[in-house]
Amino acid sequence: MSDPRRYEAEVGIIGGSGIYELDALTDVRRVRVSTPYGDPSGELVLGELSGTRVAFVPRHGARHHILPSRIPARANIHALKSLGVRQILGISAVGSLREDYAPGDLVVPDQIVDRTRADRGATFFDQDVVVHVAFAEPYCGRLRQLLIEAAGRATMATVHDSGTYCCMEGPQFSTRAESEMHRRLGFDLIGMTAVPEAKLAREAELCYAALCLVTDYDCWFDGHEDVTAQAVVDVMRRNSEAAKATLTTLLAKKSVDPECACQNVLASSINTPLEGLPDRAVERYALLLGKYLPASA
Ligand SMILES: CSC[C@H]1O[C@H](OP(=O)(O)O)[C@H](O)[C@@H]1O
Ligand SMILES: Nc1ncnc2[nH]cnc12
Repeated sequence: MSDPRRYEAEVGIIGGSGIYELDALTDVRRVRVSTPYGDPSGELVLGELSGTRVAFVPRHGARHHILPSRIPARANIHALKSLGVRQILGISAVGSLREDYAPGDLVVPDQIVDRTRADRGATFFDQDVVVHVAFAEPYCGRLRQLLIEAAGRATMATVHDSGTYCCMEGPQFSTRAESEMHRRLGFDLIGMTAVPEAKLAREAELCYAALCLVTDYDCWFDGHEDVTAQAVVDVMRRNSEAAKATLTTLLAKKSVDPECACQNVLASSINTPLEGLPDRAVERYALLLGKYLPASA
């Protein structure tokens, strides 16, 4: 297996249902990365897309064998950061909770409602150090704009520039009553994976935005089939070229901004004095807190 440090990447891409590889990558290397939070969803694929070094990981694993509640999101994001990644693009299949967001459309969501219930490992800082990051805007606004522009240029699909993603626990899809409740609450999209991925990207000081492909109308819309897993993957396979074309267009221009506010969010988020931390914390958080740790730590 290759040494990951030889193939630094700038941009991380997390693939969702139906997107288990990026065939446009060139100069491909596969690496195994271990982290203080366990193993990522599988090997990370390093390569070049439109002249940008990227690292790709399919969140459910290459065989789609990891359920949403058990995705090792902390390990995925820690591994990407350890490879040098400064920003992450998450690709997701979503159900639509409104008529005008139709199957085949692309959505770049701007808000998230967390309705998960399981302990998904929603923070890196689970011992010795207390961190509360600002999350009013869960996605990087700068990266969202780049994604919206790229999707508009790269595809014929309708692109929606906002939407509230409701993250449910699953793995079962919603009941009709739940789907109707989600609509009444004003949510636009339903999925199972935005949380904790977006929270962890913020804690890791990485810019993060999501490109969502609408695959279905969940189960609220009379005259449309109720969602099934097979239908989601079929629609994703048919439309995955739109997501890939968007990524190719986005990455053709420089998209990383080391001065973006996302990249320094911990400066105002750490409650615990970092002097005198136990060695285990210094070791656990070396990658995430390194620039804030006193020289003596
Ligand atoms: C395969 S249907 C349900 C599955 O699809 C979505 O996953 P992802 O966001 O990774 O594309 C949804 O959140 C569920 O995990
Ligand atoms: N209707 C739906 N509910 C939850 N997750 C989904 N992913 C794609 N469609 C979905």
